[in-house]
Amino acid sequence: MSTMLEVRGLAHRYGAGPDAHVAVEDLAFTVAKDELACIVGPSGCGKSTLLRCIAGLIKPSAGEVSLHGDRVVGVPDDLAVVFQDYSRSLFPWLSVRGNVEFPLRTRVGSRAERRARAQEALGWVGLSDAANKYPWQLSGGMQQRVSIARALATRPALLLMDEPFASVDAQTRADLEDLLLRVRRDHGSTVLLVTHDIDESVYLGDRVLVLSKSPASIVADLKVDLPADRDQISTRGSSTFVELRTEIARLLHDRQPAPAEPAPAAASASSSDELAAERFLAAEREEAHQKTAT
Ligand SMILES: Nc1ncnc2c1ncn2[C@@H]1O[C@H](COP(=O)(O)OP(=O)(O)OP(=O)(O)O)[C@@H](O)[C@H]1O
Repeated sequence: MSTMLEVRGLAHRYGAGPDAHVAVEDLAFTVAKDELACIVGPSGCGKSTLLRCIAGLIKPSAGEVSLHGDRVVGVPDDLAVVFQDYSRSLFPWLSVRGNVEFPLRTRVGSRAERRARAQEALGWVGLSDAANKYPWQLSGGMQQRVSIARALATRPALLLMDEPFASVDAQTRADLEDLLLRVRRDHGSTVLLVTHDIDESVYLGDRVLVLSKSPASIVADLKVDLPADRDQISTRGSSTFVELRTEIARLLHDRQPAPAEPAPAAASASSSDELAAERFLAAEREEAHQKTAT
């Protein structure tokens, strides 16, 4: 498989001098064409900074990013980003169709072609009938589907997704995850998705890159050995899924500050590890839940 994205020696520091903050440190990885790679890491570790560097939105302090072999120096034309906050990324004064056509203005000369591409992408996300509505007439999940259609309509070489499903309720989140898997299976796309949610990273990914706490570096690059066809019940219940999410939780937990309380004396080494991993998962879910609630 050919390499779509290559990140080499990437580092980014905000500010200078003694107040400088190193957000990302010496990151290197590749994403192959048609691969879906997930990045998971603790809150504030530098995930969004990494995505902004890849998207050409900020210039890294060191290292470089290449997309299909071309060095990224500004925002590439064939790269699309889906952000968590759909309500701020859609234009409320444009219809759903208008929003999806918007980025095509500079890419596709023919108006008829723009319309056809927008209608096609809306079909992929199940919103063909909502083309004439306005974003504020749609639910949060539907608005995020519009954002995804808008990104896909540009036929990006790379789709970056920054916590794309973190602002919707659990059922909508599961539906959007399945939508992403289906769109990708049917139409092929290369995706790099950042999430806080360990389970989501395993459910969606072909690979999971685990980041350390700030400054972000890669502590593991794990292949997800699950069938391409996944479903919310049986995939999440499979032993491969459970083992991998536990391993990731343990990797993340091992890089947290030492707990204030010692583990119960009666617990064996491995069961206290698992308890710690479970507690970490529960804390992550609680944090994600609070983010959704606010
Ligand atoms: N513009 C900025 N100026 C200074 N520091 C920044 C800036 N943006 C981010 N940071 C700092 O860099 C670190 C990494 O931030 P970043 O948003 O990349 O992390 P994150 O992993 O995406 O966070 P979260 O999981 O909470 O979304 C944080 O400590 C943050 O405070």
